[in-house]
Amino acid sequence: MHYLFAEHRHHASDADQRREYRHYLARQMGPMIHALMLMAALAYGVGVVASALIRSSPLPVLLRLALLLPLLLVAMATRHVRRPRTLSLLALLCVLLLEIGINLNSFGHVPEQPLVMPGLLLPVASSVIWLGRWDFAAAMAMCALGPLPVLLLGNTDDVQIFQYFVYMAIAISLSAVLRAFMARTLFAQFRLEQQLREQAYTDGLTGLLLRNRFLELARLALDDIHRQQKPACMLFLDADHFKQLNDDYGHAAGDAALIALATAMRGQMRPNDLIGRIGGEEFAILLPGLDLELAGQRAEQLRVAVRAILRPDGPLTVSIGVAECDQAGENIGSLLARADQAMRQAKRGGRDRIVSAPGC
Ligand SMILES: Nc1nc2c(ncn2[C@@H]2O[C@H](COP(=O)(O)OP(=O)(O)OP(=O)(O)O)[C@@H](O)[C@H]2O)c(=O)[nH]1
Repeated sequence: MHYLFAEHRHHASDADQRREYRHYLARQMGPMIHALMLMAALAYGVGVVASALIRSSPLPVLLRLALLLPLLLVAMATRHVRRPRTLSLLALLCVLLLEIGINLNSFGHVPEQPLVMPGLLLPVASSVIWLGRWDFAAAMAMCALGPLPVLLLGNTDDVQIFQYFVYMAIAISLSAVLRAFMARTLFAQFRLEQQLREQAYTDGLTGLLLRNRFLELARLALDDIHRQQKPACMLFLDADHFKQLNDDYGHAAGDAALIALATAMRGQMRPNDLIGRIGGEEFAILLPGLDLELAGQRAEQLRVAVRAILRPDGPLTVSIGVAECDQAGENIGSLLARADQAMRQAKRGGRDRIVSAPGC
């Protein structure tokens, strides 16, 4: 089933929500991660040149600058990536390269000089780019442990190592705070956008999909159905004598009947079925995988279930038209129109009944 189709189920699982959030983060953060990687490459180049000007190193400048190439390649590869895991792995690779650079540039350090560790900047500078906890933890571990080769194997005394760990602990704590606040803000934004989208897509009275959204999702679902060469049917359903209910008992009674009708439709349908409110008291249901005969049976079950809803003046009844999608790739507009015509025939036939549309 198409992802978008599953996305708007009311019972989307927590795992679906988390996956959707990670993709949302990747879309939002992708450009920033790319920009920060370019900045990191630039900063590395400037750092190497600056250190070459102020102190000598046993390693030639060109060798140290060579690391710029993989840094730039990683930054370029990130440009169009929007898959969360790939983005995280590329960002981790960038941190790894920078840590290698820190070791290369601190190599041959003289103990009397204070050890300036640009790696202390890394946890804070990268704090907001980590999409999950695992990549944040891996990045911080890399930042903390990355300079260990030069600290343990180079000319560094115990005081400098102690200083390094104190500063690194401060930097990582700062990074954790920044990341936590950023994550909270982004999650609130994600939920808000989700709510706004849901409001724009669903009918406030019945909670069903609004016409345009129903048609959009039904179109995608039909594409899948055609590809898989499976049958599908459309039900077009219209409440009978609804004007009379409103006129005699008021709009509140009409609204209550529509809510009960929507509840009955939801109760009768499978998770894969798509239900939309097409207009006032008209509804459409797409039944993927069902042929005309099975869809007719489902429509009959629904008709009987709706009859159990009592209006002040008697049972609520519906007229239903059923149309089966032809195998030649019929579009959603034509399928809906044929189901609508069948529904009108059911009205003309006396209402509270089901009529199947002839094949097109
Ligand atoms: N209460 C309420 N009424 C609605 C809503 N939307 C549409 N209606 C009413 O539904 C009624 C539809 O009336 P008609 O199209 O004449 O159809 P009908 O009376 O059901 O007659 P048949 O369809 O021929 O059986 C109108 O009175 C609309 O005002 C709604 O959201 N709430």
